[in-house]
Amino acid sequence: MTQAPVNVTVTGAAGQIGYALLFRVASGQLLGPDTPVKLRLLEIPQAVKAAEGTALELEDGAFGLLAGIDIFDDAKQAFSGANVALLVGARPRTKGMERGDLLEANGGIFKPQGEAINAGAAEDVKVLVVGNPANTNALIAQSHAPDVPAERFTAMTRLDHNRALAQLAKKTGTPVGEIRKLTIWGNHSATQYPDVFHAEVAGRNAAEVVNDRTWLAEEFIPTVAKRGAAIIEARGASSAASAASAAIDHVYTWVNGTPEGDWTSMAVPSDGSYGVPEGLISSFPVTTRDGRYEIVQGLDLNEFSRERVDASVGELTEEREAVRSLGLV
Ligand SMILES: NC(=O)c1ccc[n+]([C@@H]2O[C@H](COP(=O)([O-])OP(=O)(O)OC[C@H]3O[C@@H](n4cnc5c(N)ncnc54)[C@H](O)[C@@H]3O)[C@@H](O)[C@H]2O)c1
Ligand SMILES: O=C(O)C[C@H](O)C(=O)O
Repeated sequence: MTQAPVNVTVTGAAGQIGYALLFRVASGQLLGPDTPVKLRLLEIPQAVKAAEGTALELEDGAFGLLAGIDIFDDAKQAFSGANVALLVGARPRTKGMERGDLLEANGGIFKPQGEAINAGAAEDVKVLVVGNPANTNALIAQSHAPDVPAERFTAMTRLDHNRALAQLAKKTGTPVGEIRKLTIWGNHSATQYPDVFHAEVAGRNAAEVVNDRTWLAEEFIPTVAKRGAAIIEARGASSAASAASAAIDHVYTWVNGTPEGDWTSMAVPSDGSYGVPEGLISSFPVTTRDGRYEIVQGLDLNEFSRERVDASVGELTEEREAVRSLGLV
């Protein structure tokens, strides 16, 4: 080990994503092969025993980078000293639940977690919210952490980004590694907009390579945007390993940087770029370097794109109004 361990707090540690995620964090894939990690797991009291079982398995992995595991059912303790906070645990939508009920139930989770991050996380804390509705849950947590710079609160659209990469690779017969500058705009929901107009496939403009607006509008966009629902339909449970993989990608890229000539997608607090109202946690194209990200500036949005970005941002605005009216932000 070459440096002091980094504290990684993971909520919902006993859930499906937690199970796929923790082993990859312990093996060094979240932060890199030279960075030891200490895991701080947060669960609800009823699930602490299951988290303890996962901890036994993590121990059995004999990971050279894993410097310790602590398990909590108290947010203040779990986030104390956190350098990286992965907020995975959330209240799923159940039968008969309206969107407002879901937002309210999640407010009960993300408000105290935001307060706990504010109270005790490390100065350099980086927060990724995975639990749905991820963008608005991130907004709730962020608004209860006034002492933490707002830009440290992000939500995950990397899974959507990866899904879009895979679909475009399949359509164009190109390896994923040859595709650059793809963007997910807006909300991690069915309104999200996967944008290929600035993307490159083996150095050529992706929209020109595809040259098929009908495919874009009627196949590509809905396939990416509704992939989460397709997986729930097929597996009987929401995506877990691919979501964990995307969470690893999100933090790894944030910490270690985007490759030259490429960018990624992250949902981050808007600074007003591209007409997205300030403060909304919306997905943008971003570059990262030295642990910081910047929204890519100056992209021209054609009418096709503008309409779709506006629709998804409109949904985020409505979600913000809903949580405002519930007193959650
Ligand atoms: N952003 C994305 O791309 C994306 C992708 C897939 C899933 N998700 C979302 O991620 C979340 C987790 O998915 P999962 O499949 O792991 O769910 P899961 O139900 O298997 O696990 C969730 C875990 O969170 C725990 N939990 C609930 N409230 C908690 C709290 N207050 N503190 C700590 N832990 C708490 C539960 O006990 C459970 O163990 C869901 O909201 C899901 O919709 C997001
Ligand atoms: O859990 C869900 O509702 C779907 C999930 O966000 C996904 O994109 O796979």
